Amino acid sequence: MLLEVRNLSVYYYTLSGVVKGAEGVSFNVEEGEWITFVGESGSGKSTVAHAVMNLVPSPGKVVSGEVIFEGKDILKLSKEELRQIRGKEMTMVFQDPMTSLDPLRTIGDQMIEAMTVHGVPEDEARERAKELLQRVNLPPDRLDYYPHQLSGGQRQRVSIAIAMAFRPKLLIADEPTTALDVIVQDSIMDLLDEMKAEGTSIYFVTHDISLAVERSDRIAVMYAGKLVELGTVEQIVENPLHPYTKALIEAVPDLWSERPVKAIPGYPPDLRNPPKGCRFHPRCPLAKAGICDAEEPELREVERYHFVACHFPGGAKDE
Ligand SMILES: Nc1ncnc2c1ncn2[C@@H]1O[C@H](COP(=O)(O)OP(=O)(O)OP(=O)(O)O)[C@@H](O)[C@H]1O
Repeated sequence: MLLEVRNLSVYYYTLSGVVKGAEGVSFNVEEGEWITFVGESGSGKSTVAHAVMNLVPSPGKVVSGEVIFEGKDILKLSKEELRQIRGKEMTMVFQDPMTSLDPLRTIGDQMIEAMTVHGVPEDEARERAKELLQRVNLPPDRLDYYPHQLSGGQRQRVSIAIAMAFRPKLLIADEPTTALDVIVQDSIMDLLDEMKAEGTSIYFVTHDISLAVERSDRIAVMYAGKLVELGTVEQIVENPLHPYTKALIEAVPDLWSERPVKAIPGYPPDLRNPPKGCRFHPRCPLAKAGICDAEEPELREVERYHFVACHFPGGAKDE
């Protein structure tokens, strides 16, 4: 096992109250797998991804839990130890590469620095930067460009090229294709697939479950700061057990069938004051008074590799 996240909770201490961005989240990432986190905006996907890198932004704080990466708790490492791991063993690409690229420095300078900080001599880093650009289908002369001279898709290729520099064990990609058109989106996904083929585990974050289905091995579904279902793609798509997962799947338009698209009624809760019991109960068609609004369901394994946090998994209400 490459990564083990145990009982992770992250709160944001804002002026208007404590936002429980993630609570009691546990999962593993295996070597060489592609795991995708899905859920509506605000469900805590980015919060967990940032915590795995020990990069939760202020006013956020990890209030409990462990993030064991190759046997070490990332949350307990010193800055220096983290520096050794980040960018080399585990790395992250973001929705907007402008947030990670420096607008005032050339692509080449930034790519080379990403390698020299880990001890690669400058000449070698320059050669490798050219090769890496070619790998992501960009001409080597782009080394002399500034980020604003590239399109959004090209910038994302550059951040993936930087991520590829050391064949990391884990790549966290937080909505890396959301701002891009479908064709460019696909080419970025292909690059992540190539990294996977070379042994990198892909930790992908998206609000679009249809993107998750094609390439992932497993899907993790988040709702209101909680992990509510986790399983293989087949289990999640063929046999979703959480009513929220079902709703997410039914909300995807299907070009080839007459099936109506069903929007999920209601809104995600305010995470300063999440609902008691199951957080989904106010929106759940199966919610049972006295149970779902009272007791919080634990995430439990209902069949091999398939975990769900629901009192009535699969809709067993009428029994
Ligand atoms: N810097 C912050 N300050 C205060 N609250 C935050 C901050 N970042 C996230 N949150 C809150 O934490 C909760 C989880 O947000 P998070 O961004 O992790 O969700 P998400 O599923 O990644 O959504 P999105 O796809 O919109 O990024 C939300 O209620 C959000 O408002």
